[in-house]
Amino acid sequence: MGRFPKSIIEFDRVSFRYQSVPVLENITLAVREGEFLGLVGPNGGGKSTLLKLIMGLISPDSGSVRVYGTTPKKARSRLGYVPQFARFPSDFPITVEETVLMGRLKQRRIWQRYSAEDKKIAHKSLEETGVAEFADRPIDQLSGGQLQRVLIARALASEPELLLLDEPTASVDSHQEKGVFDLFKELNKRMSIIVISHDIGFITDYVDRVACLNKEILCHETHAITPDIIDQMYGGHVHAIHHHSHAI
Ligand SMILES: Nc1ncnc2c1ncn2[C@@H]1O[C@H](COP(=O)(O)OP(=O)(O)OP(=O)(O)O)[C@@H](O)[C@H]1O
Repeated sequence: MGRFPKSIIEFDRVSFRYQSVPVLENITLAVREGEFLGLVGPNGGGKSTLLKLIMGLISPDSGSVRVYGTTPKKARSRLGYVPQFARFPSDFPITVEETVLMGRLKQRRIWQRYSAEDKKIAHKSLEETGVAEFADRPIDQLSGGQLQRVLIARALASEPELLLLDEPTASVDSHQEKGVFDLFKELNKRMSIIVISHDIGFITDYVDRVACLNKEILCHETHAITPDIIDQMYGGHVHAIHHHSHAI
């Protein structure tokens, strides 16, 4: 525990439903400062919904969510979010640089121009994600992998303390996936990270802990994950796993 002294996210018995459909039930979870957490689970298991609760875009029906010791809305400026690739309209008629500068918007009024400092930070983010050479290119002329890196750069430009990523490698091949997770590992030296992934075998090489969501939540320290656990997570039998780490 010493490595992660304080909790930056605390879910206390959180339940959430869309209309009458229960999506999350009785979720208790603490994410520690500096942690790299992987979120896995079957389609529709509630992973994106959990991220929306962290960002304060939706509120729990019961239970509470605290982020950096306050409400998710008040903490939102400390978070960087990378949406699922498919959900980003890639035919926006804007350049890579303009896309990344959008990450600076929270620091200014809507009518203010971007400052030299904003541009410097945007370029630094593009360099860090390895796509600076495309700065002037319209974003609809990028490959899926390049666009994904631009969206990560946009999140970094807001200088987040916690980075939330919704399936960041869904549209890239396995070689590119490794490159992107190597980047996350580097970023994790200075920020906490929560990443949704379908590839549990792959992410266990990178994350500190895996949380499996299937309405309910089960967490596993990475070193404790066995092939049996993976089977159970993906066989839909997660309710049958008995272990200690429900609330951490
Ligand atoms: N705005 C909405 N209105 C109604 N139901 C919704 C809405 N958004 C999501 N849902 C439903 O809530 C459930 C959980 O969705 P969520 O997107 O959190 O799952 P997920 O684990 O991220 O899934 P995937 O792996 O497929 O992305 C799904 O059954 C989904 O259909």
